Formats: sequence, structure tokens, C-alpha cells
Amino acid sequence: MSQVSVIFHSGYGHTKKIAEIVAQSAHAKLIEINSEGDISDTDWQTLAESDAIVFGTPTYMGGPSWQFKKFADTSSKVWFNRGWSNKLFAGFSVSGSLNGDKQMTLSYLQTLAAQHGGLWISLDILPANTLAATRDDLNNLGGSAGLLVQAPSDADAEAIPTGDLKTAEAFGKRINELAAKWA
Ligand SMILES: Cc1cc2nc3c(=O)[nH]c(=O)nc-3n(C[C@H](O)[C@H](O)[C@H](O)COP(=O)(O)O)c2cc1C
Repeated sequence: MSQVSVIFHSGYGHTKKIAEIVAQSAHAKLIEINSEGDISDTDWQTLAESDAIVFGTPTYMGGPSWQFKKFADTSSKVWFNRGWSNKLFAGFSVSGSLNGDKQMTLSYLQTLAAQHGGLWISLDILPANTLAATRDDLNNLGGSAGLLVQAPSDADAEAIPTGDLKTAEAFGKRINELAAKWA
């Protein structure tokens, strides 16, 4: 039996909604980084016991939130002992704009996984980019390195387009299947 953890920060609830969908679909434990950028000792233990770790953060000013970065910097203690070596990793980011420089955030998450000696799980869903494509389609934002989500900046998480929610669900399923193979 594999164990997956989704660790995320969310300032205003949008990333939290996506984290919940990914976690439910991946049968994962959900760990929220608090507003001070901290998680509990129990949470660190949960991460240590996980076969796959999924990183989630909003894109703020073209990168992860400072709270997520504080968590990442704190993980240097684990890094030093190679505690997460050979685990699976995946990532997602939510931003206000369709593009919004989310790729910068995903690249950061991928690099963080590589620093820890992990193996990165891609999205593996063809992009919906034809004339007929809509925001209700799977992977309509055309991601590949991870899950991209856009949340209108003047609305709460309920306004996140259906296609992005469906993509989050599919990504969680993929993570669960790969973790089961890897464990
Ligand atoms: C400080 C700050 C910086 C932001 N920077 C970006 C950005 O670089 N690109 C973008 O598209 N949206 C940006 N946004 C919008 C957020 O990414 C968007 O509202 C997102 O849904 C917030 O997720 P959350 O509710 O989980 O915090 C920014 C928002 C804040 C508060």
C-alpha cells in the first residue's frame, strides 16, 4: 500500500480547493502549510513516510508564496540527510492570470524535488488547444510539467473553471497509480 502526501500553502483558498481535489483523487494525506510557513512535527513524519509528495502553492509575484518557500528552506534538514531521496514528486500551482508565470513556480517545484533526489511525475494529459477547445476541457491550459490552474482574481475558489478541476482530479489519479507502482 503506497502513501501519498499533498503539501500546500494557500493564502485565499484557491490552492486549497485544488489541493483537496488532488488529495482525494490520489488517496493522499493533506498537509497545509500555515500562514507562518510552518507544519507540525507529525506532518514532517508523514512526509518522511510517503512514497510520493505533491507540492502545491499559488503563484505570487512569479514564484511560490513565501510560506511555501519557508517550508522548502526548512526541508534542507531533510535534504542534508537525503531523507526524501528516490521518492516520487509532483506539483501544481494556481494563479490569477491564464499564464501568470505559473511555469516559473512549477520549475521551482521540480527543482526542489530534484534537490531532494526525487523522481518527477509529469501531467501526461494532451492539451486542449483546438478552435473548439473550452475552459471545460481537460488540460485546457496546456501544462506538461505539472498541473496548472487559473482562478479568476475577483472570485472565490468556486469560480475555478471546470476543466481545471477535472484536470486536478485526473492528475491525482495518475499520481496514485504511479505511487502504487513505485512503492
Ligand atoms: C502577493 C500576490 C502575488 C500574486 N502574483 C501573481 C502572479 O505573479 N501571477 C498571477 O497570475 N497571479 C498572481 N496573483 C494572484 C494569485 O495567484 C491568485 O489569486 C491565486 O488564486 C491565489 O491562490 P490562493 O487563494 O491559494 O492564495 C498574486 C496574488 C497575490 C496575493
